[in-house]
Amino acid sequence: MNSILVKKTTDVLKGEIILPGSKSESNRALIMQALCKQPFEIKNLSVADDTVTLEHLLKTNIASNNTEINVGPAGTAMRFLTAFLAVTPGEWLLTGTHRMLERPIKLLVDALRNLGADIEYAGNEGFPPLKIKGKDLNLTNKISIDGGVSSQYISALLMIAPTLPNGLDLTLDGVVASRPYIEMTLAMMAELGIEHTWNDNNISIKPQAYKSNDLFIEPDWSGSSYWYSLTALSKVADIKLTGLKGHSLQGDSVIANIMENFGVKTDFLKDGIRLTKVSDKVTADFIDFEHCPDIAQTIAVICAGLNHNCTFTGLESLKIKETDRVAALQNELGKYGVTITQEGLNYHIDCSGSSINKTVQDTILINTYHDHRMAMAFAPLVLKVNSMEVEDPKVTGKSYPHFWEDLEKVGFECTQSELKTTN
Ligand SMILES: O=C(O)C1=C[C@@H](OP(=O)(O)O)[C@@H](O)[C@H](O)C1
Ligand SMILES: C=C(OP(=O)(O)O)C(=O)O
Repeated sequence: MNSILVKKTTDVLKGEIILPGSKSESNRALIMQALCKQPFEIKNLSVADDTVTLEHLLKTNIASNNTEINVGPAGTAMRFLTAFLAVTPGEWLLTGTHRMLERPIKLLVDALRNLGADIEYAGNEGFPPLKIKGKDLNLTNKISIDGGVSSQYISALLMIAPTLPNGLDLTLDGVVASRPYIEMTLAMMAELGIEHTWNDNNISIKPQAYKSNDLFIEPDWSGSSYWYSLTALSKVADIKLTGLKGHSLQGDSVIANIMENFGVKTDFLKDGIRLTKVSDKVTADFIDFEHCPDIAQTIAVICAGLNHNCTFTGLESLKIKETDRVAALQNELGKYGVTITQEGLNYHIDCSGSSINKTVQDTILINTYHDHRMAMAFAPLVLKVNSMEVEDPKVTGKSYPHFWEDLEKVGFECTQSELKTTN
């Protein structure tokens, strides 16, 4: 196993960073491109592994009728392709990494079966791999789905909705988690001419053809969170992130507001944003991540780095992502004496026993659990502990392949080697 030793060389961070395109926007664009009868261009498509995989699967494997479709660790690819293949003639086996086979998919399979899909479980009931026979879905157009588990199931259904013989009349039961991702799906469909209505908990889409229109993918706001963290944990920082805009389809753009409470100012420029460190004072005591789950790890580590006790909520979906992210955070922050304790739906981050900022630290190994966000959320903490060894640096490729090179650009030393430290 490889690791990367990260060392701080300066307390002053200055630089200009070009983030990859959003993998969420990219993976939607690719599915919609495959559903559209006329060609169009996707500009600034993400270089994320999950996007490269999905593009390859759509344009090579599926186009040439290879039956085994392996999405690797890409959750959006697994969920979006389940719906896409259910309406694509052919017999498919849809599978992924070991972890993917532990990530639930029953709610989406049930919804598609209710529409008339032919999907069987090839392994454990409720989980991939899936055997899918693509066909016309014409049993009904009226279904419901629990909105509280993963918005990816809902986005998957919405994207195929205009191609169904009778469209889709979808009721979202209960709370709707990760709502901005559903809005992103509908907004991108609208860019391709698809109309919808969304009243209370009902989304309705009539049968219609996707119209060709070139799509531009915005840089990744989730990836920006690591730069917000570096800014918050530095003594002095002035970082430009090229291409990001205030009005974004990405819900994780809320990071700009959240980080005002951690002393980071965002200036919206013509061609990007500029982050500066303006204060050492932290004013956030309670943060809800229900609609922005992917930035929870980043902000948990920021709290640890700033020795700030805080309560998080809205973390339910973290347990079924690349790893159980709550458990992973508890383990890794625990190495620095920071605890996370659960009380109902709230999670208290307690830094009272923290060793960060208090003692000269030995290099600690951060385990990453096949989760890109564990690696990237912890790396900025090196500003407070001087050096850190991060397991499996390539893991960042899932959304941000050039993350370590970008860190080097602003003055960190990153050295890859065989894993050295043991905790
Ligand atoms: O639709 C998307 O692109 C995503 C939706 C979210 O998942 P959930 O809806 O499962 O929370 C998010 O965590 C994931 O990284 C990307
Ligand atoms: C949860 C994530 O991705 P996915 O669900 O698509 O694997 C993520 O990128 O944080």
